[in-house]
Amino acid sequence: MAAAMATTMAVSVAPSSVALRSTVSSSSSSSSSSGAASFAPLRLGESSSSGFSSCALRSFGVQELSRPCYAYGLSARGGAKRDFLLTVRAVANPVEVNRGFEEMIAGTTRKYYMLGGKGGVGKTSLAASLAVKFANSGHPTLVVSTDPAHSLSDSFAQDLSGGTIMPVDGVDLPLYAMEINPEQAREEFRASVSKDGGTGVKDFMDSVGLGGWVGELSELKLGELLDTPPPGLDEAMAISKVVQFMQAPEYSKFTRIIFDTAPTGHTLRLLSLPDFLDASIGKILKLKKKIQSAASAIKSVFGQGDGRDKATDKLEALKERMIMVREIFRNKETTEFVIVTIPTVMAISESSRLKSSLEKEGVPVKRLIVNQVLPPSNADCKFCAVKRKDQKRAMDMVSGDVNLKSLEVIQSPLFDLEIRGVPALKFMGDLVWR
Ligand SMILES: Nc1ncnc2c1ncn2[C@@H]1O[C@H](COP(=O)(O)OP(=O)(O)OP(=O)(O)O)[C@@H](O)[C@H]1O
Repeated sequence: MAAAMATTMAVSVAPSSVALRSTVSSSSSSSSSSGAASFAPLRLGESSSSGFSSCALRSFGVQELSRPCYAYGLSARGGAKRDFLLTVRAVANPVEVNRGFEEMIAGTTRKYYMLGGKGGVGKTSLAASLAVKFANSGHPTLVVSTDPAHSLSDSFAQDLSGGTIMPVDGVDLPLYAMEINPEQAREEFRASVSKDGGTGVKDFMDSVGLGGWVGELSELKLGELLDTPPPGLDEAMAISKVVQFMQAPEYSKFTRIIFDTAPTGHTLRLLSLPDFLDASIGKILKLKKKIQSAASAIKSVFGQGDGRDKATDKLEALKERMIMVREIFRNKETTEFVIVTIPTVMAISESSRLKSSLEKEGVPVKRLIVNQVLPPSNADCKFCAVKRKDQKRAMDMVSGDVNLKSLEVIQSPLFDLEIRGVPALKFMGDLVWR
């Protein structure tokens, strides 16, 4: 579309619900993500360029009820003008006050946050909102998606699909994002191994009359591993690629790194993958060493060159990286896995299983985000009343669940519009991460 739509929001807070009402207005040649956002308080009733209301924040217990209600107007650099309308019908009861964000921002040592959970529960929105919040707190932040079905671009309302680290447009924040294509990561590795290693070993083994062995024992096994990878290998490689990037001095500035991971099943398999790979690669390496020692015996007779091949080195390097990823996952000082769920019995049950698996793997978990919670109300429609009861039943499960009850439970409200773009993510982040 030539003319980009500027999405604006109006906040309406009714006794029965807390709702963000969106209006879409004004067009300009700039995309909604092209301008830099700056927030300025506006008195209620004033017309502003765009924004979110601190009244809504207040309704979630962020601000004291005695303070006046402000709307925050957004002015965008780059020519985008956004009109917005703010209406406050009433103020709902505070939901709850969450704690723990101070601890998350403390210190400048690099920390990793992995957000995981069932498909569609809001992992990406919450990962992106956490990234905005960290960046707003002064942390140079990178948010990475390793989910093959990326939605980080949609969440930030900008194209982040380049496979490299990209600055998030429209904000004066130290905020970067990256979508990694896990399949591509595997393909790159596969190509490099077969190019450098496969032929190298084969040529050498051919020259000493053992070419058949190589095909049978070495390349075949490696090919099998890479052609039919165990579930989670792609994502593990993508994560290990990021971890590898992060070792380079130019990336040392990032003090907070957030992973938006693939839905639960994948993430769980990913966690046990380093062990699996360790064993598989170990076997392959053993096999290759056997061949090589047979070859060097022949070499000593025929005086051929060194049998060490680059594929073996690459496998060793992959194994090292996987071990490093596993260590990062398990490091209580630097890493936290945040479980995201929604208030349904099915999602809570799955979160409980996820927590149990993470515990078995030694991955630190402190927080459970329950997303899409209906805010409290005195006057519900029948549907809302039934839904709220249903959600309460699921929430009660959390406090009684042996795996989940020790976690800090953070509720994130259900909004009546999609959370897209930095201002919206900031709004969500200010409600959730505090
Ligand atoms: N609290 C919320 N209120 C309203 N809509 C929400 C909320 N959280 C997330 N959404 C919406 O739900 C949809 C799915 O969210 P999101 O992409 O963040 O989930 P996900 O868990 O990352 O999904 P996937 O597993 O497919 O990667 C999006 O349209 C998002 O805007």
